[in-house]
Amino acid sequence: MTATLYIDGQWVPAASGETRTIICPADGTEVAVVSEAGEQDTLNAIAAARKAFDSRVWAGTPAAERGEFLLRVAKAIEDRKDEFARAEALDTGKRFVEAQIDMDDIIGCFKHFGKLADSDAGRIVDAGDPTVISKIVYEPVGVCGLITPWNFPLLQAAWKLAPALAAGNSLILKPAELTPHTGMLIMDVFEKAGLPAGVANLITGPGATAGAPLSSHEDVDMVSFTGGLITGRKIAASAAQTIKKVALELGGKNPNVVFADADFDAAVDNALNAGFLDSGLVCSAGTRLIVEESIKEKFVDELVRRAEKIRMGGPFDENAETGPLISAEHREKVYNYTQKGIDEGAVLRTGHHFGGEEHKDGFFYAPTVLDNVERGQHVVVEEGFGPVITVETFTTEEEAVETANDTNYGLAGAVWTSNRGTAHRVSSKLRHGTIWINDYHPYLPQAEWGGFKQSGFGRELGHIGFEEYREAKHVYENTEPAVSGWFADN
Ligand SMILES: NC(=O)c1ccc[n+]([C@@H]2O[C@H](COP(=O)([O-])OP(=O)(O)OC[C@H]3O[C@@H](n4cnc5c(N)ncnc54)[C@H](O)[C@@H]3O)[C@@H](O)[C@H]2O)c1
Ligand SMILES: C[N+](C)(C)CC=O
Repeated sequence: MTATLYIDGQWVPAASGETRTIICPADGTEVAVVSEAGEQDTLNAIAAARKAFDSRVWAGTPAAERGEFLLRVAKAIEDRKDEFARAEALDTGKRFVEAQIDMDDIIGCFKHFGKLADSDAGRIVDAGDPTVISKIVYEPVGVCGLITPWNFPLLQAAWKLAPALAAGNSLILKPAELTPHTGMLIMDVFEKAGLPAGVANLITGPGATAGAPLSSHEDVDMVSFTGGLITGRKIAASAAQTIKKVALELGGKNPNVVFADADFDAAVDNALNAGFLDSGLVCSAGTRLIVEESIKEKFVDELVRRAEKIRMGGPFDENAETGPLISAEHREKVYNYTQKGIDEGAVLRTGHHFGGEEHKDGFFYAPTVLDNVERGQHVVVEEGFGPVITVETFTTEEEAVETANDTNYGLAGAVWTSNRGTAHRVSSKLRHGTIWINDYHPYLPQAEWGGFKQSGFGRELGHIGFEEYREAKHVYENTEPAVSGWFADN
């Protein structure tokens, strides 16, 4: 019997008995069969998390012990790193080596929040009266619903799981239905590292049925979501009915701004990384290349020459530099998105095909460059979520900033220039949550991550990523109680 839901410390099948076959997007081979949760399973998981939270079994555990638990989790993932990376690579189709790097980032994330867990218990507030003790204490939010996407399955989950547990919450994790495996492995690690039953629960199943109760149910105190804009809107609207805390990490349409005085080779090379790393399936992918007009022809020629050399292949193909898209449906979406751009006048410089004979069993889509696009055009404005770079130009610094900010999103972006004054002036004007200067894609567990505008609200990582999972409570003690005399006693 398939039993991949982890509820109240037990591995159980879906109440309906339904299952889903997970396939590797690189070659269509069957990876595993998992339980397909529905609404009832999620309600069971919420009840278990509620019971665990209300019992204070974890919330009442000293913060230092919660921190030690997270450090044990980090160590356990380190010990099982290749097993985790293999599971992630098979589910997503990404290269094994990329999945290993993701595991390193995940280990770093658990260590970061492990160290933060008991770092700040609260503060004393000056009430202006020495006989009054007024303090701010931090408490866990309660039951947290954590909903994550398929592109970095465990990394996106870790950014939520680690701070939620550090702060003493109980939780239900719902990974994307296509990539459940590392969610299952992390529950196993939690159990072996001593997490009490019911504190962390796992639901493997689709968003509309298994995910929806996490935003609507009154016993869930917070929902933290990473995924697409349209789903994010639905979750925020649903959560509004019970006024629960909401954190949204949504998509991006991220500008990569290159000035003529930038290091040419580094900027071209990193423009490839920005747009094509992990097949462009990165929320912060630099899909909008905005390059100074005077170097545009040379820059784009070199970008295209390099893009055409990128080798696509499966997780364990040692020659491969990038993998497939997640599914046939997603590839069709990316194809149609790009085709619409071409139909609207974009010039296809390379890509927009499914690779060669050796790629026919997977969902590959070649790195694509669209030249001569215009602001406001669909491929410039909407997130395609695939390896598609569009090219725009500017002639003045002001125009570069205006172009880079001309998007409803505000997740990340980069500035390439050898003039540090230009770099910092421009970065101060960009309305995006992360700005890289002469680099693209570094992420640090110590640094907050999140979006401006329609890329969402709330922050993950850093200190604020911990605060998201805590409530501040003011405790005011009058050490010399006395009659106030406000209301007359006659
Ligand atoms: N900002 C970030 O840090 C970040 C990181 C990774 C991915 N993303 C974004 O994620 C998107 C790609 O991921 P995706 O296609 O998996 O996104 P998606 O929105 O389709 O799905 C994300 C998750 O939400 C669930 N879901 C769907 N409908 C739901 C509902 N009504 N209620 C509850 N849960 C529901 C899905 O099952 C999945 O687990 C892109 O837009 C990408 O930019 C953002
Ligand atoms: C934030 N990051 C890059 C880990 C994943 C975005 O899709």
